[in-house]
Amino acid sequence: MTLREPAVLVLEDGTRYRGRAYGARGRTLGEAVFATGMTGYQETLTDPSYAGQIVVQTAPHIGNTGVNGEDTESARIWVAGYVVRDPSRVVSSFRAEGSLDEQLTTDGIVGISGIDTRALTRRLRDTGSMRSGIFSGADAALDEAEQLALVQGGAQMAGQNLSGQVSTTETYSLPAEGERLGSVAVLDLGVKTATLRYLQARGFDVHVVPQSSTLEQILALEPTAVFYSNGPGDPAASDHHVEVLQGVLRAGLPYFGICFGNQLFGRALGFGTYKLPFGHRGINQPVMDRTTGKVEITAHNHGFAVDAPLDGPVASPAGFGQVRVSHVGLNDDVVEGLEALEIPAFSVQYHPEAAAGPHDANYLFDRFRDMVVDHVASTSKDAK
Ligand SMILES: NC(=O)CC[C@H](N)C(=O)O
Repeated sequence: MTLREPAVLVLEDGTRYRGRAYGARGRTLGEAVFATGMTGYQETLTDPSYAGQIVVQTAPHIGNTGVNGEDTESARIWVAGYVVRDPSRVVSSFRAEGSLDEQLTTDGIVGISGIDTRALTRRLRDTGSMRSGIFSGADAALDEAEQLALVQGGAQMAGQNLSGQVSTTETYSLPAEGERLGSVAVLDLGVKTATLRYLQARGFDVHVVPQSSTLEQILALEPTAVFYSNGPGDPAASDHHVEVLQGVLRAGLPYFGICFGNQLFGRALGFGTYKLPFGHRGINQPVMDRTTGKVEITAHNHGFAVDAPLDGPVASPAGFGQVRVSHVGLNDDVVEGLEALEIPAFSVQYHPEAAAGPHDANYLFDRFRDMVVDHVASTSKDAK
């Protein structure tokens, strides 16, 4: 095997990690974050929530099963860059349609291999996520000071609104599977396909609407319920989505949100959000469901979190009645779910669609379906 040409990963604090070019050649900038999933690299790469981020895989061997058309969570790879230790030299899976290296190259994703990802992860854990850059091809020859200046000139993740880069621009609809219970308007902030499938499988027609949609546009669809998806960026920079959500809640529509949709629900209820030092990204995170007392192992991908009191219920500062933290991360006591007690609305910070990840939290889609069915039953009784 020919050795790939040199490449370098530069962190904003000036640390440099030398490796080999992987995927497309050139340069890329983004926030360096580590993901701890041992499997599911294809779902990770195609998760729109990773837009603007250079993802470091802690699993040492990446690419073993190649890529296929089934495991993608969106139409393309979204990570800004990709850092791995040891790319697989062969692709070994009956499902493989190509190699990851080729896919990264085709999609123009600049990566780097041969990096001591353990050392890098420990550094990011100590310092927090950092701006970074990968330089390969002609850019590997830029002088060190120039590379560092480019990295330090890159955008901070805090304060960024990235929804417009990943959202659909046109509304589209998908049919319910099985008995039809109603329709859900999904605000596409970077939605994953697994989420849409779970909503369809619970009996809902799904109308996926652009992130720029107004309250009037959403209400015009006459949805039975509203859903806000996961997505990239800082929830503090999403005032428009928060105002629309407050309108949805005031209109009395049932609401469910995942990840970014949890952070925006938190803001709509009147809480703040903050940036975690290095975030949660992986498929092995323990979370307590305070409704049942059960602990579930869950998939996470978030760098921000909601700042709400764990010992609730408390009055929603924005006037939506009593609310409480429904789920808590057991590694660090971070808010992992919110529930309104007087209106039909809840959300989770993690990923019940589990793509990739364990299926422990799939029950949340049932909880959503049951909440919508109960709400429809109680409002039609009132109308009689
Ligand atoms: N997966 C997501 O929805 C991520 C939400 C947000 N961008 C964060 O990093 O916390």
